Amino acid sequence: MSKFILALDQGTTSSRAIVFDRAGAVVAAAQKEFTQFFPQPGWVEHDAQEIWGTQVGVAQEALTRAGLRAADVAAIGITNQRETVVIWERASGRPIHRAIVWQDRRTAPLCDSLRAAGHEATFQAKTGLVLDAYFSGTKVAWLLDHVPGARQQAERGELAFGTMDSWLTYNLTGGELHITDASNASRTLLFNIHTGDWDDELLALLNIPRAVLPQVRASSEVYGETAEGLLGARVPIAGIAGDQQAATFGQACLKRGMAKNTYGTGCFLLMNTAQEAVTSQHRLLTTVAWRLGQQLTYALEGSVFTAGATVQWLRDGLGIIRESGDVEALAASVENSGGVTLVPAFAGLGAPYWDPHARGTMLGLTRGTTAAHIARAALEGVTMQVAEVLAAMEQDVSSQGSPALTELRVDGGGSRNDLMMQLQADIVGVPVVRPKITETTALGAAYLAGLAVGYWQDAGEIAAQWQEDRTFEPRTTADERGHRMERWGRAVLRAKDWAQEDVSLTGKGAE
Ligand SMILES: Nc1ncnc2c1ncn2[C@@H]1O[C@H](COP(=O)(O)OP(=O)(O)O)[C@@H](O)[C@H]1O
Ligand SMILES: O=P(O)(O)OC[C@H](O)CO
Repeated sequence: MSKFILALDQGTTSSRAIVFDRAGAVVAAAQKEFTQFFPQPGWVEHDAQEIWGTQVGVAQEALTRAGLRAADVAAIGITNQRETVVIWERASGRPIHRAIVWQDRRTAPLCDSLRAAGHEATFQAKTGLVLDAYFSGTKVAWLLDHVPGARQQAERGELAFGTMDSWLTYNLTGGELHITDASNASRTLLFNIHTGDWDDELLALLNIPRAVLPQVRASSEVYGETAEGLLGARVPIAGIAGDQQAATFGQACLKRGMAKNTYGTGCFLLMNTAQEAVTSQHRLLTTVAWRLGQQLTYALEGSVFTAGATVQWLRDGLGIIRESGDVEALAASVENSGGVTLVPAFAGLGAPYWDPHARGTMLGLTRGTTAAHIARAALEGVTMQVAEVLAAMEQDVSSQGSPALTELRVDGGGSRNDLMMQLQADIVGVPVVRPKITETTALGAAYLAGLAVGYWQDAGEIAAQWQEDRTFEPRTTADERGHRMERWGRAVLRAKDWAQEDVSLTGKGAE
C-alpha cells in the first residue's frame, strides 16, 4: 500500500490533523477545539494536557477517517501556534502551570522595564524581534518567578521549557525528546538568529537558566519515533516548524522575494529573504523561516494581531451576522463603506506600530451608516493592516536591491472570502493569488517531514505541486490607493495610545 504523511497542526484555538498523499492532496482531516482560559484581563492560557489530548485524538481520528493504520504513515510533521510557553517537570511530564499563550500581555511591564534599562537594541540585533510580550522569553521568566519553587527546580535541571512543538514531540516520543526547531526557537527572544543558537547574554538578561531549554534542531530531519503503543506503530517524526513559517513552505514561497499572507485570527505576512537576515527599518520582524541541514533561511514578518477576529466580533459582539461566512454577502450589499473606517485594534496594534495601548476605533459614522457599511469597513480594516505591512516590507527589501513583489499568495480561513481578497488586491496593487489547497500550514509541515524521509525528493517537486485556485487582479490606480492609505493613516492615529491601563488586552478582546 502506498504511504501517506500525517501533519499535526496545533493552532491557537484548535488542534488539527491532516493526512496528505504524494500529490500533496488532503486525504482526511480531523479537528478539535480546546478551552481558552482568560484568568485576568490581558491574560490568555491553555491547558497543555488538554492540547496534547486533543492533538493525539485528532491524529487517530484522521487516520481512521482515511481508512489507514499508523504503519501506512511515512512520517509525521508538526506545526504549531508559536511563542506559547509551557514548562513541565522532566521526571513526571507534568506541566507546572497552564501554558501562557502568545496573545497574553501579562509581561508587558517586564518588557517596559527591559526597554527602560536600554536592552531593546540588544534583543533586536540578536533575535530580529521587538521587545514585546508577544514572544516567549518574558513568559518563561514570569513562570520561573511566579510558580513557587520553579526557579530552584529549573536551576537543578528538573524543568523543561518548550513551545507547543517541543511539548508535542516530548509526549509523542514518550518523554524521550526535548527539542524544538530553529523557526520556533527564533520566536523566543532567547535565540540568536545569526549564530543559530541560544544566546547567553539574552538568557542572563531574562534570568533564564540554560538547563530548561530544548535542543534546537533542523526543521526537516528524523528526530525520533512515536512511542510504542501510541498510534499502533512507531512512526518517524521528521518535520517541525512554527505555523506561519510552515505556511510559507506550504505555499512554496521557497525563493527569495516570494511572500504569503495567512488570514486567521490574526494575519501573518512572511517574505522569504533567503540567507539574508534583513533588518527592518519599519519594526517588522526578522525571523527564521526554516533550517534545512545547517542552512538557515530567513524571512521578514509582519504580524497583525486582529484580522479574522474582527469578523468574529461582528458575529459574537455586534450580532450583525450569524456565521463568519455571512460577512461577505453583507459587505457586498453596499458599494463602499459609506465613509466608515474601522481600525480593529482590539488587542492593541502589532506591526508596524507595536502599540499595546491602541484600541479598536470606528470613524466616519453618520445617520446613514448601516450594518453593511460596518461589515465592509471591517473587511477593509483587515486589508489595510496587511497593506501597511506589505508596504513596509517592500521598502525594507527594495533598499536591499530586491525587485518589487509580483504577487501575494494567500491562505487561511479568511482567504475564502472573495470580496476581501479583491479588496486586498485593490489596496496593495499587486495580484492576490489563492491556491487550491488553503490548508498550507499543515501542508508545509507535511512537506518538511516528507523531504526528510525521501517521500518527496526536493524543493522543485514541492514547488511543482502548488496550484492556483484564483487570482484577484487589482482594479485601482496608484492615486486611489494613496488616498485610501492616507485616510487609513489618519484613522490609525486616532486609535493609537488610547487605553491607559498597563495590560493591553481584555480577556474578551483576546478571543
Ligand atoms: N468568509 C470569511 N471572511 C472573513 N473571515 C473569515 C471568513 N470565514 C472565516 N473567517 C475568519 O477566519 C478565522 C478562522 O480561520 P483559521 O485559518 O481557521 O484561523 P486560526 O488558525 O487562527 O484559528 C476566524 O477568525 C474567522 O472569523
Ligand atoms: O494559531 P494561529 O494560526 O492563530 O497562529 C498563531 C501564530 O503562530 C502566533 O504567532
